[in-house]
Amino acid sequence: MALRVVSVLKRRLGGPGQKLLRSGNLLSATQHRWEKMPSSVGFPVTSRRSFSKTALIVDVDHNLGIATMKMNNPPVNSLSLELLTNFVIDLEKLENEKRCRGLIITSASPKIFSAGLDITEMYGKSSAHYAEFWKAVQELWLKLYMSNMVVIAAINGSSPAGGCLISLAGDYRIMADNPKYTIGLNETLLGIVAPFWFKDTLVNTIGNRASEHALQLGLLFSPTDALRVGIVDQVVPEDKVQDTALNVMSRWLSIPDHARQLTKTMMRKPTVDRLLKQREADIKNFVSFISRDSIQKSLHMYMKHLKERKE
Ligand SMILES: CCCCCCCCC/C=C/C(=O)SCCNC(=O)CCNC(=O)[C@H](O)C(C)(C)COP(=O)(O)OP(=O)(O)OC[C@H]1O[C@@H](n2cnc3c(N)ncnc32)[C@H](O)[C@@H]1OP(=O)(O)O
Repeated sequence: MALRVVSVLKRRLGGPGQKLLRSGNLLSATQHRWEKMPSSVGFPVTSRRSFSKTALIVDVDHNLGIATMKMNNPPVNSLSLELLTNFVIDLEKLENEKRCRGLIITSASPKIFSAGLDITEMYGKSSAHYAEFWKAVQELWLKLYMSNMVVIAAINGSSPAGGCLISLAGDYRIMADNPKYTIGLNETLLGIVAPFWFKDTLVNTIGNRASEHALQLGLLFSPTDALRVGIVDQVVPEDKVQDTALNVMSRWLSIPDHARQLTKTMMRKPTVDRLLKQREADIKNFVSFISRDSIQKSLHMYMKHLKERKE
């Protein structure tokens, strides 16, 4: 064990770290803490790393083993093809950071967690574009839903449709207590249909009857109603969302990773396998559905309605 610690430390620490290693002080301190932790926890190293693209700000605190990902795609954090692609790339990076065990997803924009899929990616484009877009949506859901990390959504604003799906794909949801914010799968309001794996994710969270009700009516819940129905797990004052997420995270991270991860897989794999078995068919379905004249018209009208609301 000690040898493993030394070799990993040597790889990770530069000159000063090597000196400390030779002196033996760091090794004994590290060994001490290491031995007190479950094997999967790793050892604490005080370092912070950020990687940010324009639309995502990711901050990794190696000391806590927690990454925070802020969606930063103004004005409403709509999930464009580019954002979805970067989201998947960053998730993969985080999964590969051995010391990163928890992920908090939140928004850099005040009032909006995410407006869901970017509607402009779904009309007036080619079939090839729709297919590429849908594949990216699938990929993000697959990666998030089966993440090895503990994923907590710190929902600091409205979260319709695809925004709600991102939250539902996590392990725990905390929403800001502001009655102006809403969350839900509102696809029917746009004249479109939530695909079966959006539906499955909701059913796994709030049960069949409540999902049927919410999906048919395209319900957007206030935080209080979302808590009542179980779409979110906790509603807290707006300025407490991030602190609460960190507190909840520490509780989840106190569970040995391997046991928690196997349990998560056991619960979620059947749902994920359903999509994996028919991934291509699901893409074809989406492309043919979204390309219909009637659906294109509905989406166009919906965007027009969004713009006119402001005037
Ligand atoms: C068989 C199976 C087959 C499968 C069938 C297909 C399944 C598809 C599943 C779809 C999933 C989805 O997520 S569909 C997306 C659903 N999303 C929504 O309904 C949210 C719509 N947006 C809103 O309600 C609001 O914008 C909200 C997020 C609350 C923020 O309100 P605000 O007043 O703060 O801001 P607004 O003024 O409305 O918006 C600011 C600008 O952002 C734009 N905007 C807002 N939402 C947008 C969006 N999702 N995509 C693009 N652009 C958006 C507005 O048009 C404005 O543009 P300018 O006027 O130019 O500034």
